[in-house]
Amino acid sequence: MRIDVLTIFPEYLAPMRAALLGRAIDRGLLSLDVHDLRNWTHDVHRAVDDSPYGGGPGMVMKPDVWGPALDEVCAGDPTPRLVVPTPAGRPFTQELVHEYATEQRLVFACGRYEGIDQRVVDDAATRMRVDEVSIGDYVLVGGEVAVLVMVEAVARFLPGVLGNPASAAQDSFSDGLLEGPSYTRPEVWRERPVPDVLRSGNHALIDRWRRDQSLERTLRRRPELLDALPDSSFDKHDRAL
Ligand SMILES: N#Cc1c(-c2ccc3cc[nH]c3c2)n[nH]c1N
Repeated sequence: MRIDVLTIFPEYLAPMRAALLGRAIDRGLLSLDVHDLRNWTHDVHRAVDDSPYGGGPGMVMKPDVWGPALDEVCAGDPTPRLVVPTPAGRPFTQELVHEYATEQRLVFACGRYEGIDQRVVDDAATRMRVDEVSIGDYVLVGGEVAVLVMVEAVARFLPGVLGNPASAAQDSFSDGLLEGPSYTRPEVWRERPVPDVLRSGNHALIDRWRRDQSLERTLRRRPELLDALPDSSFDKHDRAL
């Protein structure tokens, strides 16, 4: 997978070259290019923003800077999928993670200020798939942090990135539910023992207990996730909970 990121703060994306993601890049499992949007500015001040038509607070990012930048970065085969983080976007969910993980090329456009002139997205959509996506119902200062979140979530599903691919398969949301609690040594910590069933060696019981913990946690914290699952997701034991 080839990933390109356009931003006025390239240094914000430095964490992508550390740890697991950095190792994946070093191993050639994915490529990452971060581009400074100001390279496509035209004036001595390297302006990327201007006042909003219709008035209002803040500034809007200029289409005559973003347009040429996306033209150049999105050129080549295959045409990339363009992802534009915005608080007004569709939710970034595990389902979208799985979709993105199958793409050969992703380009992320990091907005700042009050966002990017809408014509940039509308114009790009005539040539490629464009997603305006939100990582949650709160407002950040720019798109860079959202890109860090999205790239990490997607990279976990690329072959060879995770040491143990089973980890991703047992994630929260992998079966539509929240993952249950995890435990490790010591067996007792501050007078809190590890649940006996986890030390029983009975893997059928352990699997059942873990499923129950996951269902109970999901019911308590995110009941709407249960409503979204088909009836076929639940066995008779689940229903007895
Ligand atoms: N994704 C996402 C976002 C943002 C976001 C994204 C881009 C810009 C550009 C200026 N401000 C931004 C906020 N806020 N909250 C989210 N869930």
